[in-house]
Amino acid sequence: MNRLEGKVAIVTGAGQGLGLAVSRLFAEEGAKVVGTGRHVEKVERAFAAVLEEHPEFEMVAMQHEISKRDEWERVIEDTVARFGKVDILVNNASVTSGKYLMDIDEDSFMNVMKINVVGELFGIQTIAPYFEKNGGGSIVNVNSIGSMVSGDADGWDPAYSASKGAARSLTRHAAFQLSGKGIRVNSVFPGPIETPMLRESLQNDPAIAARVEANNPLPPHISTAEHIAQGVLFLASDESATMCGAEVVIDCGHVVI
Ligand SMILES: NC(=O)C1=CN([C@@H]2O[C@H](COP(=O)(O)OP(=O)(O)OC[C@H]3O[C@@H](n4cnc5c(N)ncnc54)[C@H](O)[C@@H]3O)[C@@H](O)[C@H]2O)C=CC1
Ligand SMILES: C[C@H](CCC(=O)O)[C@H]1CC[C@H]2[C@@H]3[C@H](O)C[C@@H]4CC(=O)CC[C@]4(C)[C@H]3C[C@H](O)[C@]12C
Repeated sequence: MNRLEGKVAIVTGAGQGLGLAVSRLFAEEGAKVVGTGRHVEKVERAFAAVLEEHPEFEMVAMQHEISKRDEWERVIEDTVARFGKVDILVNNASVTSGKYLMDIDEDSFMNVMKINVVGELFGIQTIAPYFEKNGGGSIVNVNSIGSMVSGDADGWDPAYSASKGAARSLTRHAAFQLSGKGIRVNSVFPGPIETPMLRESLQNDPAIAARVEANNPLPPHISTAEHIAQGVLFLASDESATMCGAEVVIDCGHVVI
């Protein structure tokens, strides 16, 4: 409890999945949370459900297309206007192309790169001056084991794989460049995260369940969003004060095979 007391955090892609789990955990730990998304109503609905259960949490939703620089400027200005400062940025939002290597076209490939890499770059570039003024800050980028290994790990998606590889290098670059300003940049690398669709396919198809067990040897074989959120919390908090460019893999053993 209170591991983020007094901190203000921005979490992108907060309307569902991991972004929502991170926002909820951060609020539980005492942070004021700005959750952003390109469909702001989705974030508002998700946050309203959490706030109904926990009216003491401080969580607000903001409209945000991460691939547009001016939207980053607005979100950060509005966060500072609302809460007085920003201490933490979680770059969580990302997309996939759903296309295979020999089928993908330039537009689909570039769309994934624009959101997953350029969106993250804009976030880092826009927040760094605020963090510097504030005496430091923590950026946590959500990567994927898809940048380390392929196949099921990157969903057989070359654009997703390449974008997460680029984001991995960008994170290390930014970690080094910003370290002198007291700004920490680190990443989590989740393996498969339990979603209703994945859970359903595991229940309905024993062959897929066997494949998941073999690919991810440590039970329960698939992490929940809450498991991954714990890694994000650690990197966001002062508990990881001397970590810089770290790559925290949370994958039930997928990449050690
Ligand atoms: N689901 C999984 O098994 C894994 C997910 N990850 C990573 O975890 C992170 C979260 O994943 P999930 O929760 O599964 O994703 P999700 O697809 O459930 O949620 C992503 C959110 O980001 C938002 N978003 C997408 N593009 C946006 C844009 N241009 N501007 C603003 N918001 C945008 C979406 O609207 C959505 O709410 C991603 O970075 C993903 O690559 C990594 C490994 C495994
Ligand atoms: C696309 C997911 C990972 C990419 C990421 O978001 O970083 C994949 C992670 C787990 C995969 C599923 C899992 O391996 C079980 C099935 C195996 C198959 O036979 C293909 C379908 C799966 C449901 C598979 C689908 C995706 O590759 C993942 C969700």
